[in-house]
Amino acid sequence: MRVRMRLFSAQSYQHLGVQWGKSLYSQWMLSSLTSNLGTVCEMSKLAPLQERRMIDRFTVYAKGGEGGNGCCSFRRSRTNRHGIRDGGNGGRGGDVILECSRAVWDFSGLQHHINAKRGGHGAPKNRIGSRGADKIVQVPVGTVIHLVEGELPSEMEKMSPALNDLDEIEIPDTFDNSILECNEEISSSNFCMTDVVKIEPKRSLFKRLGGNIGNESESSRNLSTGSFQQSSPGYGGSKVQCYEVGFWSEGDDTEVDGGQTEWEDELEEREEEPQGKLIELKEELEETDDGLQYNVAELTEQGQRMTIAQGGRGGLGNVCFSRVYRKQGSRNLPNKDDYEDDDDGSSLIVGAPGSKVVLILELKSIADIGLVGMPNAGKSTLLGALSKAKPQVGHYAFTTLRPNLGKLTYDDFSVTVADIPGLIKGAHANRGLGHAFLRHIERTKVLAYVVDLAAALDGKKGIPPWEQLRDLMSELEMHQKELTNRPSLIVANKMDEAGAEEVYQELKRRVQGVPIFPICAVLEDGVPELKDGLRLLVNGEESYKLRLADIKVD
Ligand SMILES: Nc1nc2c(ncn2[C@@H]2O[C@H](COP(=O)(O)OP(=O)(O)OP(=O)(O)O)[C@@H](O)[C@H]2O)c(=O)[nH]1
Repeated sequence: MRVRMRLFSAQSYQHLGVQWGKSLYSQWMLSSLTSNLGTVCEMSKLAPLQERRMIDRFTVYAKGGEGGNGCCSFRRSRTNRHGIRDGGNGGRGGDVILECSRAVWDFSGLQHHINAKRGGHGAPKNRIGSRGADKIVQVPVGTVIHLVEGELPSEMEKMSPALNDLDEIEIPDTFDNSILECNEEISSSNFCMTDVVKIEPKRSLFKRLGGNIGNESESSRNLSTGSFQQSSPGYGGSKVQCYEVGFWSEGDDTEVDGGQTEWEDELEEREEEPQGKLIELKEELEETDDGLQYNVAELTEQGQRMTIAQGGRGGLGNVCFSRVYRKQGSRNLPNKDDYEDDDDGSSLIVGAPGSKVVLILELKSIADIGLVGMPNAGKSTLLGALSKAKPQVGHYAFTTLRPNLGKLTYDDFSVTVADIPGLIKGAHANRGLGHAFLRHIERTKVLAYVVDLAAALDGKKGIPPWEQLRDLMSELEMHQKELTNRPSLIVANKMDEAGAEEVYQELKRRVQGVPIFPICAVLEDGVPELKDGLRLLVNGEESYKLRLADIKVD
């Protein structure tokens, strides 16, 4: 059909004129496109969440946006033939920000290369370039960050960075306060999460101008106390926008007792009292030989944000150079070439590149209670009985491909329960679904070992419950030492099966030290008692711990 239409449209080009033929051809193109689009859309439909493998480890290459270039421009009028510098600063590049969200479960929605937008260029009439748009990427709650390459800007915010929307560098005439630098204590990375980091103005930029302006402190003082005035007088009938750079006024240099200026006093105060409190990371930074830094930061609360790559500062517009040339006593006005390249070859007018960083993101689910058991023990069925979660249940092993979370609600509080995919012997060596999911157990407060009472009944080749327990515990211990050293209980499931009662009695005889709750997850028998038992452990009222030595195996 399509082929015939195509032939017809080709003929129409010859006989019926180009215009008509064109429209027919475009119609054919459109119809074939829309029909193909339907197929593509169907193909791209994602499999249900449960059937997808969880992506809980992900490498990210992040790059902050470049700063926009400063502008070199002179506003000349009939009365001022030299002109007034009015080139605005370039805008700052956007940041790459990770945001912790409950709306995402894993890293499957992420891209490996994340780049923020570059800042806009400055423009004449003191117009500053727009700030580059931030790139905000959502990551699941419980994301741990390992640093492979680069440096993190050591800043973690709970609030939206959009609130402090205009950077000081973007205000023409100021470029002192805009360049904030985390002091050495913080950037040494023992601390990572701060509400507001301690800041100090960077003077290197002034040093780069130092040859021209002489005394460094004077230049810093002047620049930081700068104010900005604007007036718009008319000249010769044409209205000329005229900007006066106010921060050079002598009044700003007033000295207070001890030869210090007000500005220096203010700076000292700022250094003494850092505004934000530093939140120490629970896990200490470990540095390995290959340079990979583990557990640099973690995002554990909804809405937490972390800037991983900062945008570069914008270049300076020529309005910022008034003082330099006035101090030199130069009568000749500078042109662009005079200051485009400074000593070290870099240029102040050109926006700085954004920072780059390579990270490995790792997800460690956060749940109060972890359901641990062999495949087919009934963990997902139990999660459904304890909470409103609806995990997939199947009569075959490894139905659960990813940890499922559910909320167990009591009258006065609620706790999170995680159903971890089934573990088998050798899981620590990546057998079955392997150790990929063992790390999700690391953060649980309480462990509930779910055993299948009917696994070895009626000639089935399954493992008796006490051996299930021994295997589970040794796998956890092999993954991480002391992982089993936390409050725990045993859930003896499938009590409805014939012969399960005897196995349960045998289990009680063989395992000591922790309570055993006989349940039938399908019928929800014994589930209320289990809820009460879990509550006692989560609250810390009881703290039974299962030990390998307490399990008797033949
Ligand atoms: N007779 C009986 N069968 C149960 C009970 N609980 C679960 N089952 C069955 O056991 C099978 C496995 O249940 P799941 O909840 O998928 O087990 P799981 O531990 O999550 O399995 P994996 O996803 O492989 O880790 C299903 O066929 C359930 O219907 C129970 O109390 N009694």
